[in-house]
Amino acid sequence: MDIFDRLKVAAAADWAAYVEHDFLRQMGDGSLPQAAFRTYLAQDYLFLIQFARAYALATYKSRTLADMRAAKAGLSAILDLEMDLHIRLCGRWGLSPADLEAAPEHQATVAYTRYVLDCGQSGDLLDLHVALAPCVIGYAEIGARLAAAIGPALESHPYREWIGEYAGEAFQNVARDARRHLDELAARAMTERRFADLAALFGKASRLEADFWQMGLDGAR
Ligand SMILES: Cc1ncc(C[n+]2csc(CCO)c2C)c(N)n1
Repeated sequence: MDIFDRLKVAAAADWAAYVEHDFLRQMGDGSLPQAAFRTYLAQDYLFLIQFARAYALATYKSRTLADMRAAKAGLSAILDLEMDLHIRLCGRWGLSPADLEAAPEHQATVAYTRYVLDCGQSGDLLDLHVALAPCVIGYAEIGARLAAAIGPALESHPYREWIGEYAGEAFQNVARDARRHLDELAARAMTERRFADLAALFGKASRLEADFWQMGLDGAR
């Protein structure tokens, strides 16, 4: 078992709350209200800006070139890949760049992003990468699972672009590299005595991901 699987097992209830959330079930069967998805999209724009800062912080917290390059890959994945796709997706869902800029940050967005940033500021690089792991590795897992469950019907699915993005090769590769790097970092920096604290941190970040989905659902009520 790599460190990511160990963290998932140790924080199983939090992980399930995240990856088995109703938002995803409704997205999968196409019943997710459009207003829920739009609420999610607008907040995700603000989320991505803060996560870019978190990857920049990971560069600062790095002591080796390999760690700096891993952090840079995360930052580049947001700035050069995910953000462009996101803004285009928002446009197709009727959200202009001006709408995105004008949206006030929701509590769930503040809670999650500032929690991760604080893990990085008050802890070390391993704390920060463990806090980032549910996001980067989780979305690749969620995307792949939804795409596999929907199969060829994905072509005409209302949420095909979002699912296709995260199930696609580019994101699967980013997540695979992030997972490998996390494992190497843990092999270097983790003592077994630290594992329980890291699992608690991973569980908290997973819960905050679940709250982020819930914010989307609540936006449609
Ligand atoms: C709430 C929320 N959680 C995770 C992601 C996915 N994500 C954010 S940064 C990153 C790494 C590099 O792009 C990935 C995969 C998201 N968009 N929104």
